[in-house]
Amino acid sequence: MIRLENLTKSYPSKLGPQYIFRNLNFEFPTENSVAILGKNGAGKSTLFRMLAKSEYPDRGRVLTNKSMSWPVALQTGIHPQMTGRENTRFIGRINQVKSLTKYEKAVQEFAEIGNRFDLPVRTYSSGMRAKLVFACCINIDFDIYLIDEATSVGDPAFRRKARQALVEKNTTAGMIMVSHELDQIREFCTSAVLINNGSLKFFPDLEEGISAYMEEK
Ligand SMILES: Nc1ncnc2c1ncn2[C@@H]1O[C@H](COP(=O)(O)OP(=O)(O)OP(=O)(O)O)[C@@H](O)[C@H]1O
Repeated sequence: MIRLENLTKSYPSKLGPQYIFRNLNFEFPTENSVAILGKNGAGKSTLFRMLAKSEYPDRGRVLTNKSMSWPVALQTGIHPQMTGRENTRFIGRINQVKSLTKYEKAVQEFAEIGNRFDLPVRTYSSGMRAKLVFACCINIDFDIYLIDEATSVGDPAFRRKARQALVEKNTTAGMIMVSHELDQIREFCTSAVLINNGSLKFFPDLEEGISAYMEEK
């Protein structure tokens, strides 16, 4: 269950507060993989950040009994002064990973950054950092993975591997995806939530959601 309760979210601006959502109540589907659709500025990323708890509503709340990943392409929570290994152990610990040694090994292998795993993350290239974060995320069993730009992590070979890992996860876990790439959405999602003028509509059938999205003026 992911429930949005009386959710209000605005951003301050010179023109006064800009409301993205006002007293929104919505039961977010969790039984399948959901695409969040909507035109530019509709509030997809804002909603996504609130689901991920990287941003909070002005009022109301997001209630869930599911474990959710952080957005896999997002690199918050990584400490640049700490090594890849130390970051991995830290992330493992706060996510209550059972065997830290096993987790550390799996992340090191997946991230393909060799012995730099033991160097501070501040010395990594942006691609290496992204690979580490992706590897940390995918090696934890979450109920739901939050995905934005995830398949654009790293070089082409790593992207293929990342994509494959997500396809595998998709068989056992749910996904919530924000992307303008319909091909990518069709590959991973079976249903859609369309955001329009601050309200949300669920389409159990992805293609119906895409059609409604395409027909929006
Ligand atoms: N940090 C911020 N400060 C002020 N306004 C913001 C901020 N983040 C988003 N907004 C505004 O909130 C609205 C929704 O933005 P959001 O990024 O969630 O839309 P989106 O649907 O993801 O758009 P896109 O498809 O263009 O990525 C926009 O009007 C945007 O200008």
